[in-house]
Amino acid sequence: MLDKNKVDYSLYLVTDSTMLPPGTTLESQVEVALQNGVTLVQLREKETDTKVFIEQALKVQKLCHKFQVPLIINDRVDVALAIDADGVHVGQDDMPIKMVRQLLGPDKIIGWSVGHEHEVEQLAAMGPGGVDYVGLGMVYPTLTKKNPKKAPMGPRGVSKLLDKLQSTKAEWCRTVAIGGLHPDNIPRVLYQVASSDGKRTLDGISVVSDIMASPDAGNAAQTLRALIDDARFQYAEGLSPFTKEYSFEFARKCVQQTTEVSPLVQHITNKVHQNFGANITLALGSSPIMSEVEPEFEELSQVPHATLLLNTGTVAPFSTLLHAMRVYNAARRPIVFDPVGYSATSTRLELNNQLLAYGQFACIKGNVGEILSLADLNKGKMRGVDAGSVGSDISLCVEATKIVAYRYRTVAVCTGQQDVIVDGTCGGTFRLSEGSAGGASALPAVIVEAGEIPVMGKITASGCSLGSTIACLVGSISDKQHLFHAVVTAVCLYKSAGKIASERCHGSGSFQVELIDALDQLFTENHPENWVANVSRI
Ligand SMILES: Nc1ncnc2c1ncn2[C@@H]1O[C@H](COP(=O)(O)OP(=O)(O)OP(=O)(O)O)[C@@H](O)[C@H]1O
Ligand SMILES: Cc1ncsc1CCO
Ligand SMILES: [Mg+2]
Repeated sequence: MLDKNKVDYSLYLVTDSTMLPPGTTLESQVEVALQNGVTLVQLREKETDTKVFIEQALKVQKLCHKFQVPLIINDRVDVALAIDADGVHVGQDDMPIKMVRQLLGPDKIIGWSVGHEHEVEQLAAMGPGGVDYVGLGMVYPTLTKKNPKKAPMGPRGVSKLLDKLQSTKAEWCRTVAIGGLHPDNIPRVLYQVASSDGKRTLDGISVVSDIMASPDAGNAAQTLRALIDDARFQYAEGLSPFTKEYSFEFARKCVQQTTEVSPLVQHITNKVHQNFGANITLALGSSPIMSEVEPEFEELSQVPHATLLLNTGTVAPFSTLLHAMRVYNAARRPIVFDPVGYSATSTRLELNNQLLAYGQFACIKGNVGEILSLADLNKGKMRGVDAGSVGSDISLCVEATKIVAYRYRTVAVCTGQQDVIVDGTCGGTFRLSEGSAGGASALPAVIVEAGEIPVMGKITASGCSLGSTIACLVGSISDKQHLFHAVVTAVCLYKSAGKIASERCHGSGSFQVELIDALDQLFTENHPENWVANVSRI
């Protein structure tokens, strides 16, 4: 007898025989998948006549019995009843849950496709007698759904649905993510998806094409199984966790490395910043390349030490930003994200949120207005791209930066008179079903300051150029070095150069020139012990 409370949702296969490769059958694919670690099967055959569907269902059921894996039938309650399947999965346009439950009885599994918060509210209102698990998605675009009614929501969208399950107290309801999940994004999704309180993580992932369309479905399932069991997401191989204090020694090495390897820093940035950013990159011994030509992104990302600065200041086409992000994520090369004017307009908000939902960033950098908005702590929206008068409250800035670092599992930087840097780490472990470890408040944070330098905030694109500086240094580090330390080094270097330049300049015009000179000088001399910026752990 099925005990529906003990179902293992970790690797949930949904069938689709329209995508079978030559030489395979529905049964053969399901069988090898079961042999290689699939824990739950859903028969979803949209285009099949009832008679054939039942024949297939019986065959698949036999296989499932052999492996003691439950079989769920998509949509067709009648078929599920006819063959005594273990449950039914229904979509939003299928039979209402209450009727499905009446027909199936209390012991069968009912799954529901959910993509919106109000749907979570509905299932919560039905109580534990309604829905047993939800398929949350779609996470990423997929070819399986020809005309999807929902937009892809990314890990961030899935996390929001988990938040809703928490706030509506639907604790019985299990969750799997579905839509466009492949080995290259599954560890990241499992790592990033968690409710804000950290108590809820996914129970599993659901795949269709990755197994069904594979010429070697056994191997495909094995790969997925291994990724889930490994329970780790690594932004870069072997990235070790933050352990030591920031040190001059690391800074010196980081600068030296940057000189030696000369990272290629692809800038997709606003027009205001392009020339300034290119000069700063050169001053830091690195190679700038401004490119918004999609076909060359992949080649660029393959260059050793390639790094991407993604700045949404003047809005490049969304498809270009998205493509660049995907390419660098797939190549496991770092991206520094600068969501300029994040909440200044609804267009920017939407665009930046979509990027944040899909991608993984080594560093997210913003001014106070941007970071407060990203953390949902900003009252009202930003007026433009500059920070405005918000945020003299440093403890609020620290709180917001921690939220951003935690939410996006990144190193977050909030600029201002005092720069706040928080290590949300870009790699770590995830735990299916058990919640995520730690929380935002526990993350390591530092403040970098060199006193009030008003002119630094008075030239355009000075924040954007800090982005270039971070990208150069982050591009130089090896997989085993601390990303956080590299970011701290960059922020210290930049602030120190700003201080020197402010003393040498005659106003904001000459400040820009002096800033490049000072960066060049500090970088070439490479004596971090002489940098004027002060770093303090908080
Ligand atoms: N009052 C200040 N005192 C010292 N440093 C400052 C001050 N204001 C800004 N900075 C520094 O100037 C740089 C830019 O910070 P700011 O918060 O102005 O960025 P931003 O608004 O994103 O800039 P932009 O969008 O024009 O590129 C950072 O390195 C920050 O440390
Ligand atoms: C002025 C301005 N407008 C869009 S981006 C930018 C540069 C500073 O962020
Ligand atoms: Mg900015």
